[in-house]
Amino acid sequence: MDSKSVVDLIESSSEVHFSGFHIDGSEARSTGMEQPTTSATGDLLKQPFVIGVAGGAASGKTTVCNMIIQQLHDQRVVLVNQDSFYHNLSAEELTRVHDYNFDHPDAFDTEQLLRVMDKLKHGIAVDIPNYDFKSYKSDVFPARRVNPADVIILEGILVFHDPRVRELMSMKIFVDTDADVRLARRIRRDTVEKDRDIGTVLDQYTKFVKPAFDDFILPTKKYADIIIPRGGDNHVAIDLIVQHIRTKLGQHDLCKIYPNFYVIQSTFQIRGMHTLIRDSQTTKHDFVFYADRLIRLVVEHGLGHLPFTEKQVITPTGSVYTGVDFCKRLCGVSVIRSGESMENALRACCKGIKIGKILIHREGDNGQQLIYEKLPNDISDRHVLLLDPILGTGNSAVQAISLLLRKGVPESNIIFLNLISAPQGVHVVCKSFPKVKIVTSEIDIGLNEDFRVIPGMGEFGDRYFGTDDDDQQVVAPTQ
Ligand SMILES: Nc1ncnc2c1ncn2[C@@H]1O[C@H](COP(=O)(O)OP(=O)(O)O)[C@@H](O)[C@H]1O
Ligand SMILES: Nc1ccn([C@@H]2O[C@H](COP(=O)(O)O)[C@@H](O)[C@H]2O)c(=O)n1
Ligand SMILES: [Mg+2]
Repeated sequence: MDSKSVVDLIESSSEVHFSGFHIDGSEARSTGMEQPTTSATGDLLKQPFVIGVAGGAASGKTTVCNMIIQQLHDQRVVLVNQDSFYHNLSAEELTRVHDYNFDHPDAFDTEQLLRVMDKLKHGIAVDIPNYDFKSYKSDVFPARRVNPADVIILEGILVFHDPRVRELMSMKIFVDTDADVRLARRIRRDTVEKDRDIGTVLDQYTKFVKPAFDDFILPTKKYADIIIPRGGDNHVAIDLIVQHIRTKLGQHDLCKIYPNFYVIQSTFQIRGMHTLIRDSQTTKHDFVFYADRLIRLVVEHGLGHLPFTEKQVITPTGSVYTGVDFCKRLCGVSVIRSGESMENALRACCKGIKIGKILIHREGDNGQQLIYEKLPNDISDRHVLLLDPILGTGNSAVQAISLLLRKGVPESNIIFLNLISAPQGVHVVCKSFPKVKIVTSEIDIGLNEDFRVIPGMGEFGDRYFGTDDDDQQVVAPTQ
């Protein structure tokens, strides 16, 4: 195959069939063995990104995988090694181990590998054998528990050989290292780590390793989306791959459908804060603390969508710094009552910002009624940050945005900020007002029969302002 540049190859791999995740804060996948996902919807929506990494023995596959995992530190990533699926040798084979071809596709239990990958893809934790290169056995060490993750990296000399295994992969990487470098590394590794003598290593190389590379491994290079020359030394290629994976992970299908819908980049900090505010056992104090942190992030992200003008300043060193000037004609509008929880974060970011209010009365699901509004007179000249922590059915948001439009605010001047969005609400708002921008921190699974967001976080206003029943109860000490 002609060697393509990494950038070309990344472009050509853009058809990856990734349906996106980070769509909700729920732990939709199990952490226990054989426990399927908690909901079929979650299972459909969350497909892990599977990366295959092939290449000759000692080409640097494991090194490249570790570098990718390290750089993707804010994602849940697991590594599955094809080595773990080596067949156990019979007693007869063990006596003549030097005649055994460990580089032939038949040396691997590919059926077991497929079963394991299928479980991981469906959110089921698995125990993977820990292969021992010294004893040639996979039952010497305890198995390794591998939990489902956002990214699964499957690494091994022949992971592109079987079409069924290739089919699982969203991205295929071939680590391409010169044969002499591979041989030199192999000699060092096998003598130091596997206690083998150099003569045995060279015999195995000539008899099995080199022919199998030519016959089985090299022919699979054509399936690769990306070829990395020089393995772990190729930092540029690894950076580009990590960037590509990040883009794919952050892209929920809804973001692809609606270009004005933005989900802030998920990190473990953000997931941790969501875990706390969604936990029904979290105290009011902690709920407010972590909700405030998340709100601040969403507000900062939302402000990033405002227009700006270029501005030059002179620094104390007398140099010119070319920067930007903030957009000044802003207004916050909170949907009473829970939207008021977002006002402090907005005030902290935008000194002296005017804040208007809208009160919408909800009767059942569809009977939405606007019953109060207090907005600045010149609101039509301002960019509006509409505040409501939960986007559920979208009915309140539609009422609020319609009012702003009636007041003369251009649709493209409205940015709707919330903490969690249900897909139903996103569809309703984005279809009705395609120029309104929505910024959220997580997308939830959907709505239940009572039109409440699931998994959600309960009544946000009650939890934030401490008016939920549990916190109201004062228990008198018993005598
Ligand atoms: N870029 C590199 N420079 C020097 N040594 C390397 C490099 N990449 C890998 N190695 C070493 O070569 C050996 C094989 O690398 P590894 O990543 O385990 O390859 P593979 O998984 O393809 O067999 C290891 O001992 C590793 O430390
Ligand atoms: N008992 C074994 C099993 C495998 N090998 C060699 O390992 C190589 C594959 O591992 P990489 O980490 O290099 O991908 C392969 O070339 C096998 O010959 C072995 O020596 N002993
Ligand atoms: Mg390896």
